[in-house]
Amino acid sequence: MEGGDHLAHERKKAQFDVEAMKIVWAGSRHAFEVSDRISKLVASDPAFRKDNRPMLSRKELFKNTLRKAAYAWKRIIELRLSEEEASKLRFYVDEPAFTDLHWGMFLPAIKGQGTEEQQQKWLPLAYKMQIIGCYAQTELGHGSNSSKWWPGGLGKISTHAVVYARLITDGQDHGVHGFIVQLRSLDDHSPLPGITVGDIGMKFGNGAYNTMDNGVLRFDHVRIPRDQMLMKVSQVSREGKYSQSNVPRQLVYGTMVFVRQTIVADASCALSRAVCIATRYSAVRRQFGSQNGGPETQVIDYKTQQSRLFPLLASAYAFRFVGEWLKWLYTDVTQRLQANDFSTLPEAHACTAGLKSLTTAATADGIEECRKLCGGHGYLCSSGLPELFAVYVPACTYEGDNTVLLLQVARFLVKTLSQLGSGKQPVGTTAYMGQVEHLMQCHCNVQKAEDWLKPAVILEAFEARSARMSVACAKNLSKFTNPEEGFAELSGDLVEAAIAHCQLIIVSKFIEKLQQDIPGKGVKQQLGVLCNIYALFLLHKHQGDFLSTGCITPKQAYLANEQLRALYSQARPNAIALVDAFNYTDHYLGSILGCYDGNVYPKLYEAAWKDPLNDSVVPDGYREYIWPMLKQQLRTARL
Ligand SMILES: CCCCCCCCCCC/C=C/C(=O)SCCNC(=O)CCNC(=O)[C@H](O)C(C)(C)COP(=O)(O)OP(=O)(O)OC[C@H]1O[C@@H](n2cnc3c(N)ncnc32)[C@H](O)[C@@H]1OP(=O)(O)O
Ligand SMILES: Cc1cc2nc3c(=O)[nH]c(=O)nc-3n(C[C@H](O)[C@H](O)[C@H](O)COP(=O)(O)OP(=O)(O)OC[C@H]3O[C@@H](n4cnc5c(N)ncnc54)[C@H](O)[C@@H]3O)c2cc1C
Repeated sequence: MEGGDHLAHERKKAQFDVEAMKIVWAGSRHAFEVSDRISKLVASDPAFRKDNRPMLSRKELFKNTLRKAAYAWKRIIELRLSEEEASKLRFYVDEPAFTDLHWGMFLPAIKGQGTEEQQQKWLPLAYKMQIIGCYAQTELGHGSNSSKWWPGGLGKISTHAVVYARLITDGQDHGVHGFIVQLRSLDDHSPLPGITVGDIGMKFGNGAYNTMDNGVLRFDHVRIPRDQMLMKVSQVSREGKYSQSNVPRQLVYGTMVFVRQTIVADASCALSRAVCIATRYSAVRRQFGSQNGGPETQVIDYKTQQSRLFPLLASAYAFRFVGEWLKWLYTDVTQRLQANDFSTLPEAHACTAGLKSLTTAATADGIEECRKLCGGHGYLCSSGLPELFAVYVPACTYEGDNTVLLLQVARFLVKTLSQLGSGKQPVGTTAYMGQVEHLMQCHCNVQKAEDWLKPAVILEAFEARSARMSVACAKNLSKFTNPEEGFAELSGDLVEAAIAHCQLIIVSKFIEKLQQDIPGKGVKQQLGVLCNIYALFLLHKHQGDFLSTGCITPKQAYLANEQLRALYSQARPNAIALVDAFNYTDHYLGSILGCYDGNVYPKLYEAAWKDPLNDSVVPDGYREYIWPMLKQQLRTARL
């Protein structure tokens, strides 16, 4: 079959209103319209072409990124795009660049930690891109006193940085503080005196994150004007006297709470993109299994393919909704902070850290699984999956290594449990700990597979598992005379308890989403199927936890798996429509395997001939290396 829509028969099977699902996925009709318009604008502009990225040398790649960033900025000005539209445009350009750190961390750091006066001075310059900034926290070795190493945008482009460094006044060390530092001349871009700055070198994958100039920075007797210390949290007077505002010191790390929240939302984008590619290709690809001379089986009909693919599809939706909720939580905590209410900051920190860890780990693994789900073709750059993986996988490390972040969540959980004794009632995502006595001894009453479809049953099983794992850790910790020693010794168990807690959050937010009014024929029902797949897949994967804590019986674990298989069958006819609801353009997907019309094979064949190796029939190097070898073999054969 040439041309046409090769997936039309799949699209006809959908049992729900895809257009309505697109609105749910986008978050609102307005968000959908903005995304739709801007993604098409980018896709239709040849200046944003990206299919040649894996072929470019680092220098060509980087210059190309600078060209795109400058062109994107020109379009933003010409079209008078709003902040929301401009950020969508950068998103759909789909190329990591210094601008990510400028808009995503430099500006938020000044907004969050600068005084009113500092904001008035620096923000207009940054908003007009008259200065370009980055966020310099991480160091080459540990200790806030060697070289900065890793900051994106630092290596070649940033004129300024928010630098985190120890503040010492009168010989007293006040800990890490943020400072705005000018790095390069605004006239000729040369580093200012005392500053050594450069790129740290090639990173994993061709193209991928190599469009970013992650950098190294050293200072030698560099003077930072006093008023360039970010002074919302603490101040140094003209006389050198140090003082602190009446706000928690942790606000110094506020930018990380903001960015981790955006990383969770971004996880759903990266995972849904990989899932869209793997789902469409799984419907196109046929292998064996034909009966009575009929067409061969679409690989999406194999139960093994479904049991690997559909939990990822469900996870993409789950991360979307938890990301939406996390955005709300962040907005809420920000409003409270402005009113000097700091009570929800620890929870916001724990949620952003834990969910960043969980969603990025699952997304990185999920992209790789999608590559395998596409068989050999998934390994071709034209599948879009190798580059997506290489760009995405550092999310498990940046903004805090995922294990380190889970340990932060574990500390928060242990603290929450320890405060129960003093009568402090936990709220928000730890409210369930308030029923710890019930959760320690409750019995799951699932008797048949369909009982696993009841939200209350699922929630109680996840709450009981999480509470029991945290309580076990707390009990074991209490056996140590030195709490820090205990924490280090039990860190493996603590990480598992933190994972259980974060999975509970994601499951419960998906269930809460389903309690909202969701318009559109069959939309809520499909989301219900996905929610149950997500929860029961986790239960199946972590059944060791659920069984060892006595939350469920082996028979109930068996029934959960039986129900899961039934749910896969329900998801199957809707699979293509569920990925169409992401509304991705072929440009954004950047994948022949995932193209909307499913016309995969002619496109793969055509693309192969565009590879530079196929520019000539006989390759460069043949005369030099191959021809003499062949001649040598001939001579040897004659002997
Ligand atoms: C439009 C948006 C587009 C966005 C695009 C963005 C693209 C992203 C590209 C990638 C950029 C990457 C940037 C980076 O990686 S920046 C560097 C980030 N580094 C880290 O995340 C390091 C991880 N380590 C930590 O977070 C540590 O906690 C920290 C170094 C911050 C402090 O360590 P320290 O040992 O001094 O302190 P503790 O960890 O023991 O914590 C002490 C107490 O403070 C609480 N805490 C910690 N962090 C926070 C926070 N962020 N907010 C609130 N509170 C925090 C912690 O819970 C402890 O509390 P208790 O004393 O009550 O236990
Ligand atoms: C692509 C990319 C972009 C980045 N961009 C920026 C940026 O713009 N600005 C910036 O400042 N930084 C940036 N970073 C740096 C990033 O924030 C750090 O790499 C990250 O926080 C992890 O720190 P680390 O590299 O020192 O890892 P380490 O802390 O050295 O981790 C190494 C191993 O030790 C383990 N480990 C470390 N501490 C503990 C502990 N306490 N308990 C148990 N295990 C532990 C970790 O789990 C990990 O397995 C970027 C990094 C990358 C990869």
